[in-house]
Amino acid sequence: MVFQDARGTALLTPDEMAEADRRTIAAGTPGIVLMERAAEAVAAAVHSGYPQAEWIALLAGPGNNGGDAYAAARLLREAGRRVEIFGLVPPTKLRGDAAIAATAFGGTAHPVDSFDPAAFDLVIDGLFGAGLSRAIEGAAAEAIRKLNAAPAPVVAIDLPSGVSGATGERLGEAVSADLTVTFFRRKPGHLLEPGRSLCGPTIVADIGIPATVLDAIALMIFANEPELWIGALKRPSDAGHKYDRGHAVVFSGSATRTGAARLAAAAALRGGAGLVTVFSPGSALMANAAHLTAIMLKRCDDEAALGEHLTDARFNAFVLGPGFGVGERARNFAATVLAAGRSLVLDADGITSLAGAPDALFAAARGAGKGASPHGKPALVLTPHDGEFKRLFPDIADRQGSKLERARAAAERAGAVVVLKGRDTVIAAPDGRAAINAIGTPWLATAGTGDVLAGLVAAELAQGTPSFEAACAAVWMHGRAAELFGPGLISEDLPAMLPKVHRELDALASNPRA
Ligand SMILES: NC(=O)C1=CN([C@@H]2O[C@H](COP(=O)(O)OP(=O)(O)OC[C@H]3O[C@@H](n4cnc5c(N)ncnc54)[C@H](O)[C@@H]3O)[C@@H](O)[C@H]2O)[C@@H](O)CC1
Ligand SMILES: [K+]
Repeated sequence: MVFQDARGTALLTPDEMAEADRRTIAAGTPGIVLMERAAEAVAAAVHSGYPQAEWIALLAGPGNNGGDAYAAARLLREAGRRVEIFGLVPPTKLRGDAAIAATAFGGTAHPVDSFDPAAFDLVIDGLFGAGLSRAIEGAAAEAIRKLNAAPAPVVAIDLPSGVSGATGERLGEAVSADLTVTFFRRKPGHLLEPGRSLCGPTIVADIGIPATVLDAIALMIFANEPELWIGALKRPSDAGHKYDRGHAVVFSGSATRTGAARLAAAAALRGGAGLVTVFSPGSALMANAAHLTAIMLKRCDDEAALGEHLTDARFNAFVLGPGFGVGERARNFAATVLAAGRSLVLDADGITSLAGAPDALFAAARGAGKGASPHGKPALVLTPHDGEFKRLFPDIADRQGSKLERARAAAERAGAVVVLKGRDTVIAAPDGRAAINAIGTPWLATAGTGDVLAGLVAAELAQGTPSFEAACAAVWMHGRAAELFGPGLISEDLPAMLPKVHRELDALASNPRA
């Protein structure tokens, strides 16, 4: 299900973007009008971001991205800037809207070989955008190398040339931009690394393409923003009871490895689960008891004890992995939880324990997903980083293609929601939907933050949020908590920031952004 507001968070592949353009043009807006608006957006970004840049070079490629550059050059010249165009092909070789824009520019275009960035205050990159179809070589690659080695700031039109809009990968040489101006909607390549870093901040400009063109496109890829999932969250109600908000369980590791489970448990409680219990081996009970207050504690040494606990239907969402230890016990516990129809977040050691033989658990996840529980559909959510992903899906990890495609292939195979972590975390569902994380800070790369994320996913699952939306919301809350804390963050700081994050979500839920 795609919520109405979620269309604003859609990411369009270059093919889908071309379809959106085509439909807009077919509905009566000429392509040259869209190109003029695109150029106006680029010029506006230059005026606000680089008001002092007097002498501006524009690199123009053979397609409509080059056309945007010619149109922007004309507008900037009209605004009093000194502009020079460096064309990959002579203007006479341009076609369609790009040819119209070049004619309207009227000035000369220098061959791209003569481009020397040293002379310019600013360079605008209009070599290639959505139409990039193969690796950049030759004269364009040489111009990009010169540009990347020069100090002049770079504004990229649509995408930094050489970045694939579909995958974020570098195709040959790629421009490293300081600012990117794209149109209508972002593309996956704006959020997936290395494209994301090569873009710099990205402005999304409205060029008059109506959102209704998206009605004809089956939207599957989204930026992970609250509009995507806020309608699916179960917020606590005034008349509610703690038992309405689910009971999350985190499995503790052995006596010297209990901290990770408590971090996950604290996140689950602050995340909004009504109750949280740590299931601990007897040997670690005292270590856990010494550190827990609002979080409850139960002894759970083996499958028999787990089976006994599972007769209490209120335990509905489990976290297995943080500090747990790798081996058969993890595999058996995971299978038991899923067989009992409960939701399971498998992280860290839980994932590593499945390496080499995950199929039985994946089959169990599919079976569990078909049942219904009072708190929503039980589900399996996997939260690997790249190394854990490779252990579980070695063939998919070695495949060519983007992080987005890897996560989607894994989700389909596992019948699970896969959260493939990193700065550009991808959340993928078995039905093909995927979201790419758009927030966070480098300070999140620190010990224990993964445990917090696992606990947050469990908090949402415990409350009955469907698994894809649960994982997306958890990833966003995690990133937002880190942003709000700022530099110096360690994982223990994240749960304490969650009340502010909840407040922001409550404000958004009662007053959606236009
Ligand atoms: N009407 C529209 O469709 C609009 C398009 N816009 C602009 O148009 C761009 C897309 O235009 P195009 O589809 O013409 O695509 P591009 O301008 O990105 O590039 C396509 C051209 O580059 C060539 N090419 C691709 N890869 C190459 C490589 N590695 N080496 C050498 N040549 C290569 C192709 O053969 C084709 O001639 C967008 O990125 C955007 O900037 C905007 O003007 C808004 C409206
Ligand atoms: K470009």
